[in-house]
Amino acid sequence: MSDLMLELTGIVKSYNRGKPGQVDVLRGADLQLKSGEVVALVAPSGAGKSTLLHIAGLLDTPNAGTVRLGGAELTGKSDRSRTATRRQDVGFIYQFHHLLPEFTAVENITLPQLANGISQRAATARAQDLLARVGLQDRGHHRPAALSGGEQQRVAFCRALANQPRVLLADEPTGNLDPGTSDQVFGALMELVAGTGMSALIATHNMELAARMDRMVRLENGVLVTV
Ligand SMILES: Nc1ncnc2c1ncn2[C@@H]1O[C@H](COP(=O)(O)OP(=O)(O)OP(=O)(O)O)[C@@H](O)[C@H]1O
Repeated sequence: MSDLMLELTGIVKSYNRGKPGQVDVLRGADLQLKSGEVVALVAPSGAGKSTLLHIAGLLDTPNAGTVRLGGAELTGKSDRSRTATRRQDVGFIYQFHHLLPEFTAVENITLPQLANGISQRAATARAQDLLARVGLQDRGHHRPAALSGGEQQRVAFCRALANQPRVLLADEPTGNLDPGTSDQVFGALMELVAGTGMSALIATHNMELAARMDRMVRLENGVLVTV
């Protein structure tokens, strides 16, 4: 069996924007992520990194090319099947936490597990365990508004990992934080991912953070090149 967890082959994506016409964002992008590999995605602003992450995470479909997750080809599958795979196998982290404001930290991490059929008791235990791993064991009962930016983002990491996805996709996960907090919060993310066997593709503008990952790829003129 192949040890490739995520495989993007020949991904093409264009947007038709009326005037001034079509924008070819991805022009045959290839990427292979092995199990357990943490890869930095670097790109100038507007190069198409969010587009690439959305396609890799089955939130968007390419005009051409294939997406394989754990060896299974997903490009031609129904929306329903892609949604089921995404819920089970993919975790997302964005620049902004997107936590639900009316729910506590524990509840925010519990909800996606309940949606996947996990019992309340097991989901709560897992939420508390994840929070302890990012140093927030005493903050579980707080709502997002009562947490600092760095704490909110650490809760968002726990939520993304709640269902033990096989692939983690992150779009500037520390982009909203000041440099010191960013460094610390990124360390918490790396500790959460370490040893899980999960593969991660993490977009960042921060070259120091990129250098802490297993390797780096750059999105340039619609294709991915190894740095
Ligand atoms: N739905 C859309 N319709 C038309 N154009 C789009 C659409 N989504 C993205 N684009 C264009 O595609 C290009 C790539 O966008 P994308 O958001 O993927 O870039 P990015 O690298 O993530 O940028 P940033 O770092 O600034 O977030 C941009 O020129 C953007 O304007």
